[in-house]
Amino acid sequence: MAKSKPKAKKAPRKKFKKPNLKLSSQQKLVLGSFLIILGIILCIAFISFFFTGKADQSVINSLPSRKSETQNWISQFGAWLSHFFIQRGFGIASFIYSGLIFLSGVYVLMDINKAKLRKHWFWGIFIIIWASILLGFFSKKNDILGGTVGYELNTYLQDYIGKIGTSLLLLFGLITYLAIRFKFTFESFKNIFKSAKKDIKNEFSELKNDLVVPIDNNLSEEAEAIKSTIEVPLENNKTPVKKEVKVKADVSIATLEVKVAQEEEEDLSILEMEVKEVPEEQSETDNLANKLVEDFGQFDPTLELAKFQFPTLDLLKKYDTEGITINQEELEENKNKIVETLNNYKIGISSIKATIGPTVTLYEIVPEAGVRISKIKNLEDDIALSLSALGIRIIAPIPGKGTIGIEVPNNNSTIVSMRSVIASKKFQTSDMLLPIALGKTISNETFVVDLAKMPHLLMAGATGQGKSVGLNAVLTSLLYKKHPAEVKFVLVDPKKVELTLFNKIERHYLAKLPDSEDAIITDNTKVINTLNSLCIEMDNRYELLKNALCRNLAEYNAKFKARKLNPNDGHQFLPYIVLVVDEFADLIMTAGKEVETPIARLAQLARAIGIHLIIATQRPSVNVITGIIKANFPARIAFRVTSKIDSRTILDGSGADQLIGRGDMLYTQGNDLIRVQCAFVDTPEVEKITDFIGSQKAYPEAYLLPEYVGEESGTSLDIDISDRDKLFKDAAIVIVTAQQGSASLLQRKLKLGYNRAGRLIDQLEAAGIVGPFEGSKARQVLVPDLIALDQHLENEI
Ligand SMILES: Nc1ncnc2c1ncn2[C@@H]1O[C@H](COP(=O)(O)OP(=O)(O)OP(=O)(O)O)[C@@H](O)[C@H]1O
Repeated sequence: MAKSKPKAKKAPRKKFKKPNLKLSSQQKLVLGSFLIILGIILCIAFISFFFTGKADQSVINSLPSRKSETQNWISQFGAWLSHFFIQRGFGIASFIYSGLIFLSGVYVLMDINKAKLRKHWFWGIFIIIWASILLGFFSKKNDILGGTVGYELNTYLQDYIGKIGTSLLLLFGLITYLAIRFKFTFESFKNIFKSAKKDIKNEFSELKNDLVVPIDNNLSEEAEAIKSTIEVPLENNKTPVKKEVKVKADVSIATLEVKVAQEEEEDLSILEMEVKEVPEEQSETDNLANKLVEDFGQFDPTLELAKFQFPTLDLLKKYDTEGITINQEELEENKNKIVETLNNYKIGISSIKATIGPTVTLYEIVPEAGVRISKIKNLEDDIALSLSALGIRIIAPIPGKGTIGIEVPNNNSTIVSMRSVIASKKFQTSDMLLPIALGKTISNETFVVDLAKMPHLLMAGATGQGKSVGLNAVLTSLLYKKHPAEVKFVLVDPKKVELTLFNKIERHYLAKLPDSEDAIITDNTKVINTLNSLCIEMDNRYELLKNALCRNLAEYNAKFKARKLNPNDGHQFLPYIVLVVDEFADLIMTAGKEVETPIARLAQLARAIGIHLIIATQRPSVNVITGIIKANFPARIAFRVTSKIDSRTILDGSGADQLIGRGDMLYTQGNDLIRVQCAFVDTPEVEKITDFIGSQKAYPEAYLLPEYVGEESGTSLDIDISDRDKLFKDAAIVIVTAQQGSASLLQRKLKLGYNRAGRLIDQLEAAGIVGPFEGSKARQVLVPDLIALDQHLENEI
């Protein structure tokens, strides 16, 4: 069975639920509106303080009493609060407090992400202090501009670092604020200046155009006639002013035509038509589902591990060698060498541009007109020789651009840390189904792909070039993005060492066969059972999808969440399953066809039902990566390989042999090859992540795959009672109750694969419970009811 979580066990656990400190919806409404009102009151009191503050001064200094009269619009409370915040506190900047309190109210009311609110508070207080110090500069003691705090802090700073020092410190504060809060960089400042310059330019040119308009309007009335008259002097006297006049005349003719067309259209639109919206008719199940959703909310698959926390970013390491440094000398040198080499072969270059990536720099050149591209491509080795560098790759031409690319490895390559790619906005905000942050491209952009779209991934590369790191990067990405309820891994690791760390998250993320002890499969014979079991899971899932009238897993799960599928019919939330096979070559060598057939079946059919394969191999030879496998793995990653032939086997072209290793890779998902520097995640980092997840509450056991009974352990047809399948009696009960002798019924009810269900039917036939095979019709059931069945089975013994 796919998932066997006894319900009886769950019930008592609910009783001992810890008290929940979360606010209920009503409490949120009360607290949220309180804060919003408090924010508004503060704001009103503060505004009023500017007009009434002086008058209220005497009241503030005396003890509060009902008799004292204040001018503040919020009376004593307002006078006291504004005195405390503005005069005694931070001056005008205190308005930010009222804003922050108001915002907090909105956040609580609408239940928005609290982490963001904390950020708002942190930066809000920062800017309050900063502004009050700044305004303290211009204020006197007890002034409301910077408040007492602003004034005192300012004089304190001035005593130690003087006026200039304080101003510079304030400037530094502002830069820090802009840089961290709004992600400002030096480039953004430059861009602001540039765009301002552009705007001014545009304004000028618009002004110029405006100047010509009157002439244009005059012309438009008899444009045709005037055009001919203007054209004559133009030919005689080609002054720029006259030229402009001619162009304008043309334009006005064009606008004239458009206007006529518009008028015609208007005529048609006089007759207005009322469009009546017809409400969509809802079927009965929809209504029921809507009611269920109304009563219980959408089904939440993560509920069982509701407190599960995703691993935090600080479990991943920062590296010193991160971040790109531009080595101007190196760039210049390489550029000169490229130009020189090409010149030696009489190839002129009209322009050259460099893009610096983490490990390689891409020089994009535009050759002079008339140069044949194949000529440059043939010079690959010569350019490599002149640059005396390994791993030069020439892309001629770069698809989608009219340029030729020459990739040259950097002298000092930088590490792309897993932390940087996981933290990237692209990954964090991605709405992909199974997002994977693979690394960074040559233009230093984070490269994120969707495993669900691939839909399977083939990874190859010689030993020590970064395959295992690549696999870990894939798994880590999914751990950072997917809840244990949403994805399960089946890990096959013949090397026995690479994936063992993931043992710790067995009960969270791994799937295994019911009778196996370890979730990570290291024994090749067990792989065959697992693969066949996955095929059964696939068949079962297809059956479920068929019954639910869904085309793919995402649709099915959405329907299940909307409570449109009845769990009593066998429906359940289906997690994605990712099968990872390290060292596929080894597997094919020892098990051959037995492995290849189920892998090929899965690769061909499993995409729609959410089973995705990732296969890694050291030896990308044709007898390992066969035609069938290749055809079904359009997405491929090639790390460095030793020969052109290997490169061709993986990528259908050369390139992988020219990589520089250490995570330098080529990715393809069809036609384009993308060079990516794989993100680096070290074993201790993976260990930390698995420890972090492993220490949290888990499911009672790993996700169970369907049981697979190998051919050899199946029962023979001349049935010996003791040889019968374990589920024989259950199957008999199902068949007799339904009075329908069909294997697919057994498959559905007992969640079996086709083969086992077929064998059970044969055994039932041998036991005289169902009749013989009758072609497309279901077999006849020979036992009328369950009592008769009991008697029948007793008589056998
Ligand atoms: N993305 C990367 N960035 C930097 N260094 C890397 C990267 N990937 C791999 N390396 C370096 O290469 C070494 C070998 O990597 P890895 O263990 O992944 O190779 P492999 O292809 O799995 O080898 P094998 O097949 O023998 O297991 C790592 O220990 C690391 O030093």
